[in-house]
Amino acid sequence: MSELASGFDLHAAVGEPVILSPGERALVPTGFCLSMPGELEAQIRPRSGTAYKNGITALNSPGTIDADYRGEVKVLLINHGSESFRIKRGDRMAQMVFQYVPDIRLEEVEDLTETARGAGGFGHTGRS
Ligand SMILES: O=c1ccn([C@H]2C[C@H](O)[C@@H](COP(=O)(O)OP(=O)(O)OP(=O)(O)O)O2)c(=O)[nH]1
Ligand SMILES: [Mg+2]
Repeated sequence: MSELASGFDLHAAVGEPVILSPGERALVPTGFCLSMPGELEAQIRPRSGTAYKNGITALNSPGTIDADYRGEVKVLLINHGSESFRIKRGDRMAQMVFQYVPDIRLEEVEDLTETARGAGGFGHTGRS
């Protein structure tokens, strides 16, 4: 809704309102399909306002819209809040952000380059 927003708001294209009970999920249609250049993807992300106020988020966040997908874009919402949430036609329920995807070709190798971190992870740094 603002000039420099990175996300395009996604509106629910539902006939009847969708009621999400606490813990429930639903695949909500947006009413559009799209095509884009092959070096792009689109990500479906939650809106922080509805996440904060109502506990509504995208279960598979960030959802991935592949550049070769031609079906309807849908949003997989889940209610992590404690009250039922109602989504009616036209409600903004998530946002879509476009990203460049590098052209990566994976190769199988015998050895990896060495680093100071090595295989350390999952809270490995900062320990004395
Ligand atoms: O939030 C989402 C996620 C995905 N999709 C559509 C577009 C995407 O290109 C396709 C496949 O999504 P994904 O790769 O996440 O699902 P999958 O379970 O791996 O299915 P597939 O085997 O079809 O790739 O479904 C949506 O409309 N909304
Ligand atoms: Mg897939």
